[in-house]
Amino acid sequence: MVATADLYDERGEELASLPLQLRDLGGVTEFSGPVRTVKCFEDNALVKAVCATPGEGAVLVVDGGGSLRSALMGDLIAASAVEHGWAGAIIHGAIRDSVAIGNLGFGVKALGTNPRKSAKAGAGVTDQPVEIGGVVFRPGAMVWADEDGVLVER
Ligand SMILES: O=C([O-])CC(=O)C(=O)O
Repeated sequence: MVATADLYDERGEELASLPLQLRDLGGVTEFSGPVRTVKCFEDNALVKAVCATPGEGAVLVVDGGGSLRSALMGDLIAASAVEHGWAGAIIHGAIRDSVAIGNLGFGVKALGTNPRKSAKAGAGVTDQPVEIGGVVFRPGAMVWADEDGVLVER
């Protein structure tokens, strides 16, 4: 994959750059694909459901409202995402089982970790534009992530 810094030099402000300093918690640190989205708050039933559908190389962007009070993804959901062909996940929130997730062939950038699980009621929405750190992620826009950060088509 082309490095995000080189991609920015090529395409400049056609791409939005996420200023948030997310942690690289997956076993893969360079990943890209079309955006799919989930917006939820301390409830990960939608994340689990979407990760169990065909990903076709997409990157799941989860707007968790920045909450670090409960985990939106654990190793079972991440393994399901790998099995279903997702390239990775960018999570404005927390994950758990980070050691196991770090051993999966899957990209995960998240704010941090928390062993506490989320609610499972299914509150939230899928496949709508979400805004994280001042950057809008539209379903279908290409996103690129690596050790330097995250770029997404405007
Ligand atoms: O069930 C959850 O909330 C997430 C989890 O632990 C997993 O994916 O393994």
